[in-house]
Amino acid sequence: MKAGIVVFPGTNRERDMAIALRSVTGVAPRMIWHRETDLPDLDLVVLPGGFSYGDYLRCGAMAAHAPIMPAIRRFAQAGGHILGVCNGFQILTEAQLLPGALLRNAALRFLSQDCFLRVERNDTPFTRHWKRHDVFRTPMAHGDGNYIADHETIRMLEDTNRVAFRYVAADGRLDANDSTLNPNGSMGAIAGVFSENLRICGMMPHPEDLVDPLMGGEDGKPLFTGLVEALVG
Ligand SMILES: NC(=O)CC[C@H](N)C(=O)O
Repeated sequence: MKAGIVVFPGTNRERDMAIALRSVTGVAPRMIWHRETDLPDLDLVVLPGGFSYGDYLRCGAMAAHAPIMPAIRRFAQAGGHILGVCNGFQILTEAQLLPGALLRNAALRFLSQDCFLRVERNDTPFTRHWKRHDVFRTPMAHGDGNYIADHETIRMLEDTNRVAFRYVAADGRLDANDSTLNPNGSMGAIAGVFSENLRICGMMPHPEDLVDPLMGGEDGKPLFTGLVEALVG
């Protein structure tokens, strides 16, 4: 799988993402600097986590207007696969490649902790190596992960099954009003969403940080092995 990782000034998760991709593909992904205006021939574009442009204005707001973004838009329009994690998810919403927005966490604090995610559907390139409603552990580390959208958009996401992951308890219990389970206060406990064609996925937690027993677990690995199978066969 030919993967490319887009790097903005302030991105800090590109190396974790590269290690995760390399561990499942055997090939080092291409690093793509934000000033580029074209993408190489790729199967997957990844927008990793971090603090692009220092989180000025809003997280992801400036990156959404970076020189590389028109090429990413063209890639999306041509049906390309894009994964945005944490700041990458924020950038995809700011660029309106995914619906909704990420507000400051309800507790008004940066949260760095493990959380549990429930897989909402497994018929997508990103989730095919899980079963529907599987629960997996994954680290999160963000200040602005509180997913919000207008009620019509939330209804559309629910009606069309475009919620990718929700924050739940380790045993799968869902309660969006329980701040221990839904720590950033996201509407519907939404942790990740898909584009209409299911080829763009944005999520706040970091599956790339749990892909090796040496990292404390492999809970995040199915996302990457599933993508390789879907995109390369
Ligand atoms: N780990 C990250 O990507 C953090 C994203 C963003 N800077 C935030 O604090 O919400």
